[in-house]
Amino acid sequence: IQADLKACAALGVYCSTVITAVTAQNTVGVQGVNILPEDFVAEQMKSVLSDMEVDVVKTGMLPSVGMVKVLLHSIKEYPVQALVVDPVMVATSGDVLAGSSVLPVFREELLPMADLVTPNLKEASYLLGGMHLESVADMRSAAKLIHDMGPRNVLVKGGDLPASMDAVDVFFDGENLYELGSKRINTRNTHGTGCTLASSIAAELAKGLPMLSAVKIAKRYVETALNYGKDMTIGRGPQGPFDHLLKLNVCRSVAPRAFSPSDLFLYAVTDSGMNEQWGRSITDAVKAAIEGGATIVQLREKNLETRDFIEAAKECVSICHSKGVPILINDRVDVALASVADGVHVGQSDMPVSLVRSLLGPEKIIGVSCKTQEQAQEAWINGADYIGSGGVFPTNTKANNKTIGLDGLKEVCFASKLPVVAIGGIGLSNAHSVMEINVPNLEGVAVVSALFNAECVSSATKQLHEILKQAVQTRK
Ligand SMILES: Cc1ncc(COP(=O)(O)OP(=O)(O)O)c(N)n1
Ligand SMILES: Cc1ncsc1CCOP(=O)(O)O
Ligand SMILES: [Mg+2]
Repeated sequence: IQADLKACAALGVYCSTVITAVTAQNTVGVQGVNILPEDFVAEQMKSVLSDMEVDVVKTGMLPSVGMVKVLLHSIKEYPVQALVVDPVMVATSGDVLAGSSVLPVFREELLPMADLVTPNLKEASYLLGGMHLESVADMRSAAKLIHDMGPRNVLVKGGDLPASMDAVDVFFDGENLYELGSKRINTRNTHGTGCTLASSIAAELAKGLPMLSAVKIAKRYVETALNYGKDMTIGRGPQGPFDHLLKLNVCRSVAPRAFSPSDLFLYAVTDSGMNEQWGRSITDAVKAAIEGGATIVQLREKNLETRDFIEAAKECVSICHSKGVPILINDRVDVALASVADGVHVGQSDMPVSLVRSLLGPEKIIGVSCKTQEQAQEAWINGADYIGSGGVFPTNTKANNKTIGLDGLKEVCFASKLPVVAIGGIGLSNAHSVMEINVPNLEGVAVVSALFNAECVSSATKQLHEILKQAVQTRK
């Protein structure tokens, strides 16, 4: 049930459950099964089906004849678009979860109601009275024989075929047989794969996909999740769980770093053109800026090929993280995801902040450029973490950029609760005047040419750091 819920959540559908039995189980096996009273299962079915417009029902453990009857009665009273039957009879650990007494009602009453049944090799054999299933050819015959029992579609899962063989599943829709192949993933973390696959198929059907497409997408999801979690170590037994919610983890750093407004104190924004002119790589430039005291880094690489950008970003992420400095990517959410950077900075004509947030998740840092009060108010509502405001002074780094001056900067600061970093034409000669506007949420300055158009990045950064420190002290 826990795997079912996670699979549905991961695939973006809402799942409600009816518990037929509570099990004591872990990565070692099933230690106990406590079957709930049938009338209470009926009550749960009614609670869910009478309340929600349920599209698809997927069954798992149905441990008694009475329980199967409860299910059949409920879905006759509250018809659904599809019934997926995962004939959970034998757990992957070998533990029997539904005795032979339920076989007749399965064969004669449940399967004829099913749109899909998804037995593994043991369950298919059990349904077919102990037939030996050792090859793909056997699975093809089994799929046809089970189809004769009445379900509209059959998926015989071949995960338990000998390890030397590819993991082939056989799908039969009553007309055509399909062999659905996949690479065998070498992992102990397979606990719950059967339930997950059936729930994932149900989820895709609920979205309106045709059966074969739903099966293919669900298989791909399970394979991806298995591969993603193949090296996790959870539990002491032979069969560990896998990571259903991989999508949430793909862009997550191992130890996410909480954003602090003081990170904006000295914000180093790279420019490959400038660094190239000085014969520096991006990584050398970033190292030097951090050495000089940069408190946050942004990779603003407008001319790099995507592949090169990702490679450089990955290296810079590891440099920054080793020094505890957050690193953001300018404009490119894809590069931020691929390099596991801490966030993204976007402008008013880039991807909207709310969409960036939904792609990056709640933990990442999102900065947005604002020149006006309205933009500053929106930035907060849309979930940005900070505002970059400028150009405060004229700049050659960004073409056709409107200069807002110190008054424009003040207006933006006053209009938002967010921390603000000033940008545009700021350097050693005028950083002090920026900090002097003395607005509490102005946290620092963001600079490109003042650092990266200098011969020595680390000493330029050190000098700017010193000026900012003094400005803040005078402010106090
Ligand atoms: C910290 C910071 N503030 C503002 C900007 C400018 O972003 P944007 O308006 O999207 O312009 P480009 O940098 O993409 O040319 C920034 N990059 N960083
Ligand atoms: C990216 C950007 N956004 C507003 S001004 C600016 C350029 C800042 O560069 P520099 O610090 O060299 O003036
Ligand atoms: Mg931009």
